[in-house]
Amino acid sequence: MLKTFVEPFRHPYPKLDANAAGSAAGRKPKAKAKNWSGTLGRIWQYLARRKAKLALVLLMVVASSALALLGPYLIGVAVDDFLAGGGGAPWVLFLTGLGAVYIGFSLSSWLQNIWMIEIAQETVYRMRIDLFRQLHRLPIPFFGTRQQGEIMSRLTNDIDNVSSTLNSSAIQIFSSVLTLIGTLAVMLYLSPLLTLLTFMVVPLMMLGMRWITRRTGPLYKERQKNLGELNGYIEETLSGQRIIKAFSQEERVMREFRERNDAIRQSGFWAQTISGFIPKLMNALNNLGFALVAGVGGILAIRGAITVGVIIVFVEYSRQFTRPLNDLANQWNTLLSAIAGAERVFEVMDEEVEERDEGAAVTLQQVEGAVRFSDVSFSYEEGGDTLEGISFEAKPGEMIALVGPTGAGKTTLIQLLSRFYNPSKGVITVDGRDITSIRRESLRSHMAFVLQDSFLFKGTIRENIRFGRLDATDEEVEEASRLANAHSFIMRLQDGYDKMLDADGSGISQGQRQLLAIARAILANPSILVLDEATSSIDTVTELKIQEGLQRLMKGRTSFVIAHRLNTIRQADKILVLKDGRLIEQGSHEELLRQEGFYSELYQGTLQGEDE
Ligand SMILES: Nc1ncnc2c1ncn2[C@@H]1O[C@H](COP(=O)(O)OP(=O)(O)OP(=O)(O)O)[C@@H](O)[C@H]1O
Repeated sequence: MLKTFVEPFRHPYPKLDANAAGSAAGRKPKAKAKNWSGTLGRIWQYLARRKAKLALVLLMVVASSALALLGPYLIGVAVDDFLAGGGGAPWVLFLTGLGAVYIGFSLSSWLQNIWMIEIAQETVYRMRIDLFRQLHRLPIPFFGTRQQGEIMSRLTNDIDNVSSTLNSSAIQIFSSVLTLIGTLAVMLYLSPLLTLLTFMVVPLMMLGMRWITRRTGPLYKERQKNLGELNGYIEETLSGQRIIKAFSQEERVMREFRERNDAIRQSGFWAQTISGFIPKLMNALNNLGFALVAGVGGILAIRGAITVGVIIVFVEYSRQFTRPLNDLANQWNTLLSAIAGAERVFEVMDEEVEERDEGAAVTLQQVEGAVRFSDVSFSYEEGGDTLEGISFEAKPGEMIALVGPTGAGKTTLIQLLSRFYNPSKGVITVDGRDITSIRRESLRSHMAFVLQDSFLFKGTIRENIRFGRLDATDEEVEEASRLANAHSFIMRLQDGYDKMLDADGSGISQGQRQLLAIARAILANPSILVLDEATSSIDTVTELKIQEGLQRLMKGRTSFVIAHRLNTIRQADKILVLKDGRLIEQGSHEELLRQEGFYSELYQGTLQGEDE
């Protein structure tokens, strides 16, 4: 019996090695943006799209930083004026001015905030689009080596991290730097000696910060990585629910989940605990600077070297000076975490996409289905040979059965035909044309796959069948379903063609899913068909329907069947017998039996007696 799911080309193959030698894309991961300046530079490229708005934000940051400096300065002037016996500006005017300064400060802070949120949201919106597009341009092997959840985590968690940092931290960091520079300038102008005292604590602050961030940086990075892996694990266990339950593996799954969750807890705990020292350290050093300014300032004032107003301004500035330092220290953590996130996003963006079709590559309008392998060799890894010197020919409309022990190279041969990989040696032609000179999309549009693992998405039955050819009319969908023997079961369903299916196809039986998959492939109308015959059984009536549907599907198309059933194999125009990556025998069933070679052994040993 046959367990087969029909798949138009789009379905990915199972796990493959991303770095396979001689792969279709010849992929070698590009040098990754490991350094911060590189990562920040790339974030900047996104931000730079909104230069005008960004300039406005910067203007507001400058305004708010200047106004923040002006407030204390005005107070100092007023105090000195008061101590000197007045005579300066009237109090009402002073208070109005001070009020205007603080209102202006709030307004500019508010504006910079909302504009920056707008820029940040647009930046991550574009990043998400770029990452999503990149994911769909990556070659199949990329997905074989990564968990889906882990990839998704880059699209969600990591990008969210960048977003929240841009929303708040970026602006804060910039304004802190500006405030620092401004404060320093005014302080130097007022009293170089007191400025020096205030700054005595800075090297200590820097050293402390450096010590801490050197430890927290890798921890934040690890947390992001752990989070991604946990997502991957969750996705894997949710999609494998049936298997987990069937093998009573809930305990083990839970245990592994706990371990992974614990890894996140550990890295998060240490990252945050160590970062937590930053404000405390800043505070302590802050107070030290404060005491120095107050003490020495007091002595200077008594000696008449400076005015009381200058001390008041200085005390206020020294607080204002350390606040941005504190802010910088706090925002540093968020920044680290965002950089870790951005690095993971850019890492995927740097993955080499499926090799471009050559400039002269052609689009085939029609394909007869003549396939030829001429001395084709291929290896997933450097050194070995997964396939070696494969040569055969399939005439249009012929059915070719691929036979051989597990690991012989049957699936690999099909992958070369569909150009997931390029051979390391030899040529594959379709209708006499080297497939590397045909545009991939065009080549694949003339192929459909009948895999054991069907791809059904959340949508109606009609939509799922139409996936084979998106512009098919309702009538064409029904016609394909009739030919596939799927129509009658669909009509018996309550909503017929409008029945909603879940992504995993639950809600209909396995046999019915196969019939749907056959209908989908009939609709795709390919010239070359690949069927991967599975081994599990389905009830005899459905099995007959599937067989009949498949016969109609294969008619007039060149079909490659990875066959396990004698019935299928005997029908084949040509049987290719693979062993250890070599094509050791080829011919019809009778011819191969007459050769009394490996096939004949296989026939006597395992095939005979099946399906009869
Ligand atoms: N992505 C990969 N990276 C490295 N080696 C691989 C990869 N995929 C397959 N192989 C190896 O290549 C060889 C051929 O595998 P292939 O899947 O083509 O065999 P098969 O004949 O289709 O086997 P089966 O009947 O079990 O499906 C095997 O030794 C397998 O381990």
